[in-house]
Amino acid sequence: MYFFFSRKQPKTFAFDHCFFSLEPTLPHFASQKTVFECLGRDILDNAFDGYNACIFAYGQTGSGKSYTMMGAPGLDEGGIIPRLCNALFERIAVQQSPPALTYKVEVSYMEIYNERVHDLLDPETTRRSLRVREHAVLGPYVDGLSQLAVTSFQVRR
Ligand SMILES: Nc1ncnc2c1ncn2[C@@H]1O[C@H](COP(=O)(O)OP(=O)(O)OP(=O)(O)O)[C@@H](O)[C@H]1O
Repeated sequence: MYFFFSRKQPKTFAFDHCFFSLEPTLPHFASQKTVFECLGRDILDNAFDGYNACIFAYGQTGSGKSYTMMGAPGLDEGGIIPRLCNALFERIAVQQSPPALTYKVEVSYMEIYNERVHDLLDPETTRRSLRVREHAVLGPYVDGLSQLAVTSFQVRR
């Protein structure tokens, strides 16, 4: 993809995927499922292969970061996070039957807003912010962030 800026050299950008999701009736419309199949599946495969995985959503306000990651209520409107959690536990169930491996899944959920860190899984601490510290071996971490063991994915409102 090329962009031309006045009196400057053309800039070239490379994309692995470019999604269009403005008009569902058009043939190249990318649904939440399509986006998950293109981005989420690989993340899961890499995680099961033992790699750390990260999805970084970046864009201007209102551009659809939350919609892409969490989605909206309604059939097939779920975003990458609920689909990834579902796929994770489905895959664990398959691999544990018969039980040859055991898996331990833990979850943390935090928000960084205006340079303040909040634990979204601990309602008591959502009003105060947590400190980011540096561990000599493990590197940066959020002091006091909840890390909860989970055995299934269920959306709770
Ligand atoms: N692909 C999409 N299909 C349908 N609705 C969408 C889509 N992307 C975004 N929206 C809607 O557009 C609005 C803004 O999207 P969203 O809140 O995800 O943006 P954001 O990038 O997270 O914004 P902010 O940075 O302000 O938090 C929401 O109402 C969302 O439901």
